[in-house]
Amino acid sequence: MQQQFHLGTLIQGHCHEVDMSTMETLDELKSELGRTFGFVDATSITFFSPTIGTLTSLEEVKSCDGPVELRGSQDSSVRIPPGPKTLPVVGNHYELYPDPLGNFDRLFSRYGPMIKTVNMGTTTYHTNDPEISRHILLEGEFFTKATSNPSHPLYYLSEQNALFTCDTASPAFAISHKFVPPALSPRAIAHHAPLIRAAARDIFPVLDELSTKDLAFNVYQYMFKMGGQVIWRVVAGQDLQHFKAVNTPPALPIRLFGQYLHLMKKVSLRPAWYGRLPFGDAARLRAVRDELWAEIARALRECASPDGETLSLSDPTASLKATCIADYLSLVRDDKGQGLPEEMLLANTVAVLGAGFTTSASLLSWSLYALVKYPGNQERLLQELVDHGADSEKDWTYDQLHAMKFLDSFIKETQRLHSPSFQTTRNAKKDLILPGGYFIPEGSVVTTCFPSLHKNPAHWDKPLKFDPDRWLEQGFAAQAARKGLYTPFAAGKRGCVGFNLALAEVKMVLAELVYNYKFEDASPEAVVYDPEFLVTRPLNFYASATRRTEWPSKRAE
Ligand code: HEM
Repeated sequence: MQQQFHLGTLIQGHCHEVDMSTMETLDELKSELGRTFGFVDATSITFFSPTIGTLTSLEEVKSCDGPVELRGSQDSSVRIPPGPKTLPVVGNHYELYPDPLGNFDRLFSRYGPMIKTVNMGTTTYHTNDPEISRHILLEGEFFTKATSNPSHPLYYLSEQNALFTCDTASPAFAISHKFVPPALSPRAIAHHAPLIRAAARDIFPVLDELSTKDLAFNVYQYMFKMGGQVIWRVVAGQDLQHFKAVNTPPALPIRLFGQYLHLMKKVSLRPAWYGRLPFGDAARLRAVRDELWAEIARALRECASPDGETLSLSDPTASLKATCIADYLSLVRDDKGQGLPEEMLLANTVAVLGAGFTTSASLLSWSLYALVKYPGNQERLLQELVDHGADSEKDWTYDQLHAMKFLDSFIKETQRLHSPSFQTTRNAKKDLILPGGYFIPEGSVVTTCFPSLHKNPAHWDKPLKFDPDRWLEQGFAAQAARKGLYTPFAAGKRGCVGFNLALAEVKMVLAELVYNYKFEDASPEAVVYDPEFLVTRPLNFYASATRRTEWPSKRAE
């Protein structure tokens, strides 16, 4: 007894017959059809007949005369996600730029939680829906990360030897993923906390000078140097001396990283032919890449101790014997005596450095922004620091930093409302159907738009209000992560491996800065962000810092 199923009139060519005599329950039928048609969540399938309407039982489906339509929602047929009309050549470029953050919010509110855009010939599907996002970020049968696909936004960074830039299918992924995360474990980062603290304090003389001269500073420029200072100490064990003077420029490798990420984003936002030009931005991108690699190779030679005693991957305390992360990565061996091959050691060091400082610099900048723009938060944070024993001698440890609940909630809320990570993209491994009945063709690039997800009005109470207290509620953070509603570090197998360092860094820097200085907004105009950078960073946010001479009293416990 055969029954014919199809995806409705909007998606042609997807039609299959199923032998219904073997089906005993509706769930069994849904699983079978889910596999055949590519529904990522087979339980969401509903059955529809044009003559009868919605079919709700196995008997109704079996006894239906004509072909049965499969839907991903009660109300509508499976469809390609909607989106704005395209113009010749530029597509939707002017619907998206120069304010992609605002425009994505606008497009989601107009077209729904899954939309399709075409930018300069590149088609991308985007979502702000937590359930859809959870499926996208889940590496497996339906989605993967493939930077080698020319439509992937990281295509111009694609390097198949390292995390972040490689395809999950690349042989380097498994090897890198075996060695790199242990280098960034909580234990390893706790061990490196003194390096983070030292880097955080390096900025004090510069802030003192600015304060004495009554000068404001461009926050991102200084946090860019701070991010570089921290990452270089922790990963390469060296002091880049970014704060020797008020106007010390960032060191060469940090400048190269900045240029590399800026050029890659610029090239990726233009038509494909632009990236193949033998001159201009595309050529500069390749030249900067080579210079950057050479700089990191030099730093690796200086910091790693190739003749040092090898470290065992299975020893959880091994990272405590390393002077820095690159030292650990060069010395660590698995139980077969294998370590990271040389080219992967270099490429992963580049990846960890690159992924680790522009993101953190941006989060630090937005944290200072939240401190000065949202009244009361700076005072609350200072009080918490004092209550936890802050004084001018205090050497914060990893555990002490994480014990401060308001600091933690404040950073979570900053990442919610001002997420540095913007568009994390995955590739569809086959034709598939997402919850809500959205059809995604094989090979498509699909993006979770974190800033819109984190403010989705269907899921957040007062989404535009900066409210750290929402995170103080017991279980709230875990629930938001489980639902896929809050993923500033992405999630799944390709999620961020450096979040322990990122959070320790931001907490340490804020604890040091807020205890010692009072910050005030000095932006001459409304703050705007950079739409042509890999992460969302403020461009014209200025602040002033004044040395504190008085502190609140410690509150009774
Ligand atoms: C606030 C700071 C940070 C944010 C918001 C952030 C966010 C992210 C996101 C969203 C991803 C997924 C990217 C994708 O799927 O395309 C990612 C991946 C990654 N992050 Fe971070 N990150 C931060 C800090 C760091 C730090 C400090 C490090 C290292 C020291 C780091 C190392 C990495 C690496 C190596 C990957 C690639 C993992 C893989 O390929 O499987 N990140 N990060």
